[in-house]
Amino acid sequence: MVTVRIGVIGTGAIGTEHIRRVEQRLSGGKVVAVTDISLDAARRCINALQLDARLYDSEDDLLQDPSIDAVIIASSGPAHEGSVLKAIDAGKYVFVEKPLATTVNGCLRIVQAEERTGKRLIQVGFMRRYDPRYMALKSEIKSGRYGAPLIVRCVHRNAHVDERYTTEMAVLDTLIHEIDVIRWLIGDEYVSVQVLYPRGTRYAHARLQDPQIFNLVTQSGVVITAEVFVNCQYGYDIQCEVVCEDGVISITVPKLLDIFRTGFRAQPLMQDWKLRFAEAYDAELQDFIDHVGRGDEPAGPSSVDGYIATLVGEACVLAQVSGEWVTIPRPEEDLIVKDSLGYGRL
Ligand SMILES: NC(=O)c1ccc[n+]([C@@H]2O[C@H](COP(=O)([O-])OP(=O)(O)OC[C@H]3O[C@@H](n4cnc5c(N)ncnc54)[C@H](O)[C@@H]3O)[C@@H](O)[C@H]2O)c1
Ligand SMILES: O[C@H]1[C@H](O)[C@@H](O)[C@H](O)[C@@H](O)[C@H]1O
Repeated sequence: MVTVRIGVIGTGAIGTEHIRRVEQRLSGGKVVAVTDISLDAARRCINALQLDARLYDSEDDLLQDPSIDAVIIASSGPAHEGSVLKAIDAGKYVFVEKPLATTVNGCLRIVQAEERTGKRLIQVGFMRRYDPRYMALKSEIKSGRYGAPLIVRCVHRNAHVDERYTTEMAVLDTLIHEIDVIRWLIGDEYVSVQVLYPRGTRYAHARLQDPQIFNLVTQSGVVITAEVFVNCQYGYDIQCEVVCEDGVISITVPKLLDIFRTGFRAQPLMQDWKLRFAEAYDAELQDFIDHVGRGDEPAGPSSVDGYIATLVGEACVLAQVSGEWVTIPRPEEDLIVKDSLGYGRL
């Protein structure tokens, strides 16, 4: 096992978190270089973490560094496609945050470029697949004890978002986690989607309709209702309830503490994704580093998983605009076969 030398493109919120975990918590990896379109952001990150890493002026320079084995791409979604394609060209392994790319065609260009190299290079940051609670939920469903899943109810709430966050981002930035994790949980593909807009919260910015309800139907007829509410004010709240023929299995808000005080019983809530999914982020990156360090291909969520999530996401955006039920195109057959899920297996 060799130490995996990692370059990081994008040193904002999660880029910095990922660097911290590689440097301070995980084993087998070392961040040797960073870059960001804002060099100030990159310098801030180097200083904050006291990194012993080179600062490159551009991703092109970073990707030409022959000492780098793998890159973590944690820039904003629309920048992912260009960086992933260049990284593939440079022969680097790639861990890319979600979404793989913000268009279906962009995802297909990535899938095809990876395919031309003859091996898997890419892992997409769908970290919920590594979350102990989602893993336990999947293994319960798989056990068969509860019969077939019939309905899935999801809640995805953020405390607040800034003015850059638009109605459309509720899909590719936020709902995309549910899109990926539910097809992974129940081993089914989506066929149609409808979006409902409840009364909007007064906390939403001008370009954002908030909250939103997404109703998705799968091939076998499972109905998924997902609430996305990104200005809920009170904290980070991720829930998932799977209603099956012989029982109900659910993930609710994890308990941090029970506080008893002057007539109250209270439980503090996590405020964002950093804490709620800390174990999952650690596990997904460790898995990536372990595979690359052994000379194996990454085994986590693949570029095809990323393509399917964006394919479904684009249909969700159409449904946002049209207000109608929208048919979700079936992913290309030969790609489904290569999907890391092992399509049809549960
Ligand atoms: N898996 C998760 O739970 C999770 C959590 C947070 C963010 N994310 C994803 O990670 C990505 C980054 O999100 P964030 O919250 O850290 O955003 P952020 O705005 O805090 O950071 C993004 C950084 O990327 C830089 N950047 C933008 N375009 C770039 C380019 N072309 N080249 C290099 N750097 C560029 C910005 O200057 C900024 O420093 C997004 O895709 C987001 O969806 C995933
Ligand atoms: O990028 C973040 C991240 O993916 C979080 O997990 C999600 O809850 C937020 O809505 C999104 O903006």
